[in-house]
Amino acid sequence: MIDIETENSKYLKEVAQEIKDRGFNDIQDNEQIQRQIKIFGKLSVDALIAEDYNTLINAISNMQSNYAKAKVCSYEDRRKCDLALDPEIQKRIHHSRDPEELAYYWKEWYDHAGLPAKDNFKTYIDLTRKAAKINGFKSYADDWVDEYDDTDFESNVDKIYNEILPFYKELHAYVRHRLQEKYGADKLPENGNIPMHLLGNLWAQQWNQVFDIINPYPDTPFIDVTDEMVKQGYTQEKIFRMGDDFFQSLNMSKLPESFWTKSVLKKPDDPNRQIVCHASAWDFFQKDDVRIKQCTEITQEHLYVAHHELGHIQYYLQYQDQPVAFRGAPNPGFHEAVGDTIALSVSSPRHLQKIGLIKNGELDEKSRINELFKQALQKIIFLPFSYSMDKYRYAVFRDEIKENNWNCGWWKMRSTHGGVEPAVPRSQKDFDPTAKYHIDANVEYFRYFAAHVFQYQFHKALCIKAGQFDESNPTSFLDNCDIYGSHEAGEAFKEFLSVGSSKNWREVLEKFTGDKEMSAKALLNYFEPLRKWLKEEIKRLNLSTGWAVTDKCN
Ligand SMILES: C=C(C[SeH])C(=O)N1CCC[C@H]1C(=O)O
Ligand SMILES: [Zn+2]
Repeated sequence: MIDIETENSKYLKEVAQEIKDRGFNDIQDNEQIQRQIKIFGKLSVDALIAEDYNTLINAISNMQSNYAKAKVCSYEDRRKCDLALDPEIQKRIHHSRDPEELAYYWKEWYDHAGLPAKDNFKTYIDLTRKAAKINGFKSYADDWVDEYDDTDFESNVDKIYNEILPFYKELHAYVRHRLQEKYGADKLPENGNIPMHLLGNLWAQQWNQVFDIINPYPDTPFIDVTDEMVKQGYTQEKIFRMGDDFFQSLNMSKLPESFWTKSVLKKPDDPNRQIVCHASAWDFFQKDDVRIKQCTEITQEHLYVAHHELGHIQYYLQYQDQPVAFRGAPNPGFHEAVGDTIALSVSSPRHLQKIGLIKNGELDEKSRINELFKQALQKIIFLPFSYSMDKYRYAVFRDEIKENNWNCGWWKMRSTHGGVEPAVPRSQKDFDPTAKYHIDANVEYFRYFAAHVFQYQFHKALCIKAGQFDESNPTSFLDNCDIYGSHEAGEAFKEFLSVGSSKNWREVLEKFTGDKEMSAKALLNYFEPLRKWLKEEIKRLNLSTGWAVTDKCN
């Protein structure tokens, strides 16, 4: 894989050099040619000399390999030391309600997946810094910002973060209160950070796995279709066939036959074949050669992850007839939002009833609050997490967080922006950022922040097209809209996706949604009923919101 990457990098350098030598950058009279030249002319880390490029790719590969191979010992039986992240550790973190066991697995994972990658991370920082300078960027952070084609990108992200922060703080206060009731105030002091091992996710990026112990109306049934999926004999293939069927119902592209033979849709049984289980979608830049790698489990969560990945695949198929330079998204957030947008319909009670996973697809006042709360534990909670991920990396790339503060700087960022803290005390001798896949794999993360905002703009536009939402009607709700079968919605989505990166992202966004910018308005409107309920609850329970910066790292 590294040889291919090195060869590809050499080719890209030659193309960029030829563009320069032939003066193509001076072509001003053709906007489409100019766009393609800009795209091909941008090298990023490919600008490094072959030796440095190889060293960098090896460092990233070593970090990913450490992540993929990290194993821990069982909490119950310390002689059994073959527990992998997927599925063993994830299952315990999702389902255990024993704080000691949760803290054990949290520490084991961070110790095994984090610190061993530190030296490679240092190499990665040094060489991406070197590449940025060759390309004329002040830092590698500015190379990443450049991908958004938005001179105000960082301030726009800050603005949206601050716009949703009051809602997040209310959610955080309520969750902290409910966890205090469950685990005791000694585990969750008033006005304190939430210890992240109690939130059902190793990185506390989404808290929906603990919905069962913190939901607003415990006596009102809530939707978790995992058991029903298992009962109905769901397989990995069935999950992806359903996603394929959803896109075809919109009159969008059917998955090519090669997808089914070339994809890896479940974890290989062979213990010697240790793959990176983190879900990914692949475009081979041929005709119809698109694939997914996912260690799919038969769970509700993986049903939605599968739709997320199929969103990438659909985008690849929609723009595959564009010139190579335009076979991409004009804004990285778009690519991450396609599948999530479809998953908003798939996860609606109306759709889950349609596919026979639940009996009652209608929402009453309490079940609406329960469902919105569960979704907010995924989508609102995710925003400060994703914001912290790249605010941290920007600061490291810009040498604003110095190497001797890389670890506690990470925990200060996570606490400041999200009010979460490590399960156990950490120090500068630990190294925790590389316990998160995207930091090992050099995957920029503001794309997911943007996607969590764009998907509500997309969902609203598609639901209007499908005749399922009327903004002027106060009794029309977006949270039970299901666009399945709407060719009108499909046509609008196809028109938006098929242009690829041939046009400016604002231009295609406005044509699709009427919005000229990434805007949290659609997201906040979607959750308005929950926001109202939460404010009343906080007043009734007399809860204080907010937190001090954690002291759990020195
Ligand atoms: C599902 C993917 C593959 Se593009 C992913 O990495 N996601 C989707 C949500 C955020 C991010 C994560 O898991 O951290
Ligand atoms: Zn994705």
